[in-house]
Amino acid sequence: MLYHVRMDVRIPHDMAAGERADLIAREKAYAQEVQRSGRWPHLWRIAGEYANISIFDVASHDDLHDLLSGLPLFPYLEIAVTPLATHPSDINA
Ligand SMILES: O=C(O)CC1=CCC(=O)O1
Repeated sequence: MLYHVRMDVRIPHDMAAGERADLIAREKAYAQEVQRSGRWPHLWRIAGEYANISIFDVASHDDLHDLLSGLPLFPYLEIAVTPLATHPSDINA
């Protein structure tokens, strides 16, 4: 199942620099591990925003929730999920 996910990052401005750096490093490691598994085939920065657009390819809503809630940044993310279905005019479908 494919999902379009927008994540807006809202790290508190008063977080200590070291804590912030550690959080971002752990986020990167987790994100790259999931990408290598094939479940996160697209990760794009939204130009000009501290936000991303991602495509996830996972087995179920529950799998997506588990993946997203495991993100180290999860407490600081505003997340919008759009489940994707096949379009009848898609020549690749
Ligand atoms: O910076 C972001 O967009 C948040 C994020 C998601 C995966 C990652 O490595 O950073």
